Amino acid sequence: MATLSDEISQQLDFTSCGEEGSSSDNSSDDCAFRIQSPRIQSPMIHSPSSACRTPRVQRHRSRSKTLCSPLQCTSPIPYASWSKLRLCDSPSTPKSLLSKSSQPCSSTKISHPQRTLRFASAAANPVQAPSVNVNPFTPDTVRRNSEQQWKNRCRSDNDGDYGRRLKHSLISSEEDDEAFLPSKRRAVQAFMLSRYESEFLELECIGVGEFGTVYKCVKRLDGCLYAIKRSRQPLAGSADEQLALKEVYAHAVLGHHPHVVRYYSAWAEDDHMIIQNEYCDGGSLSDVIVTKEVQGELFSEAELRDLLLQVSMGLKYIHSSGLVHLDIKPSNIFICQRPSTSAAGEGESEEEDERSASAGVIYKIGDLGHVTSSSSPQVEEGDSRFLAREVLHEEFSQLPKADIFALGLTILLAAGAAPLPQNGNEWHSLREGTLPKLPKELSPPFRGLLQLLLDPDLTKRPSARELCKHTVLREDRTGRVAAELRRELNVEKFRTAMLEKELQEARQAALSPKQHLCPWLKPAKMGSLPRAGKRLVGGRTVRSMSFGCSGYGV
Ligand SMILES: Nc1ncnc2c1ncn2[C@@H]1O[C@H](COP(=O)(O)OP(=O)(O)OP(=O)(O)O)[C@@H](O)[C@H]1O
Ligand SMILES: [Mg+2]
Repeated sequence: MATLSDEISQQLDFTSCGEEGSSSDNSSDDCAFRIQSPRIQSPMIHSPSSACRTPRVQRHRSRSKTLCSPLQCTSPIPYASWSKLRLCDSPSTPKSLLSKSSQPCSSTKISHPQRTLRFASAAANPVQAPSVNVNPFTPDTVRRNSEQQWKNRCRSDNDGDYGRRLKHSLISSEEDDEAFLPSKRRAVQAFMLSRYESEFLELECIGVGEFGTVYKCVKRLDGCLYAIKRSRQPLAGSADEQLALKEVYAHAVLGHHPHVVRYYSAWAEDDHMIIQNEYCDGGSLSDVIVTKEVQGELFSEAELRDLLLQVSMGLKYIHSSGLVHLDIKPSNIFICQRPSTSAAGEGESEEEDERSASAGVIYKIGDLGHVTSSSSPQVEEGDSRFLAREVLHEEFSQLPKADIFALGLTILLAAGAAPLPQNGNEWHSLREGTLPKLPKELSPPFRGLLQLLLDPDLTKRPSARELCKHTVLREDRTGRVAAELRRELNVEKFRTAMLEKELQEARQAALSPKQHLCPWLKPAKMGSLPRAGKRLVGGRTVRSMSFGCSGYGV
């Protein structure tokens, strides 16, 4: 039986075209990196019919209109062009070299002398994707979900050519059931696939946005889930190019925070931007709002306060980094159902970490496509439903307050407000400080706080930092901490009572042998006699006790 590596070497024709260090001849076709574009073979990626869980067709904004600061209209982005980004593909690994293979042969040149791989016959020997490793540290539930999804997909793909091929390449029939077992961990193989296909196994499409389509994928190497966002339009020269770059730059600058969706990598492929982000298993806040509406449920006020506090923490981090988000809305707030390990140790303070870890749900700000610098802003008009009036009037001196305004509207939507207007009288009335009708009254302090977030006078809107400390939001937490402390106190009281009882029993047991000499002492209960080796106060075992009747001076 041919081994996997035999199969690979049959498919690839390695042609040396220059030793390392020797000069390259880029004009030679023999030196070109030849491959049939894997995208052509992958209907899963390109097919317009690919079923997505949350297709969203409504468009509420124009991506093309750019509002420039009166102060600065030049791009702050050093490589604000797609072609340049391609050259600066990061990280520069053999994988990024592979991703370039997806370009048409004629336009692809190798700029460095290197051994060239030539794909012998793509049609006759279809490209096989490498297997998926199983991460032994992945929680079982995550693993089982992925496993089930993968098996389902294999079944549904079964009729298609791609499905058959991929199924064979990833999980051969006899291995089908064991493919995810840790004992079957597989080595990584460098195939002539796009970086996306060689590094990730696509599980499902989880969202379609204005800018791109998002897929839930498992990374073949580490076996973990990621959300991979792929721009919808070819980017070169398009308005989306700037957005894609902005998102990548913002993520890279922001680093890690428990309340900001974590970024892992980004690269260019087939003239599309691909961004690898943390996968949030609870979907977006927008999805949850819709689900609750359908089920006739509402967020409780405590949950709304928690939501506001958590997003404020994320915003505080973004704002303190000198950036503004400018697209805060429910579909850009993501949910992790479990306390993620990434949350631990990354907060700005122990207090925040402690809070994140104790919460059942973690809210994270994502979709950084509109992020800009607060000091020299380049403002892309965001979703008009969430747009603060001052931004419309190109007043950019306090842009963080525009995020606060959008956050206020986001919380009101979560509280059950009707869908927001895109324009018209209602739009203006919201910007004049009139709160929309809510299905359930909020407490006056919380309602008052939301009113402040929407204040037409932006100086009256609290900053994210102030929100994080606000008593209305912190009192829930204080209440929880007090309840927790009360519970601990009760446990300690109970323990002390038990220990006192044991001590009492031990004393009586020590006295009991001499009881016949001291008839006036109360007889010890039989059941309470300490057994040999029974632990007493201080963790010591029962020893011979020297006090007896004589000890009392008898
Ligand atoms: N990290 C993630 N984890 C889980 N789901 C995600 C993630 N990122 C995106 N999604 C899903 O994909 C959808 C679109 O994602 P995103 O907002 O990043 O794209 P977009 O094209 O910028 O959308 P829009 O223009 O509508 O804001 C989200 O609403 C959500 O359902
Ligand atoms: Mg979005």
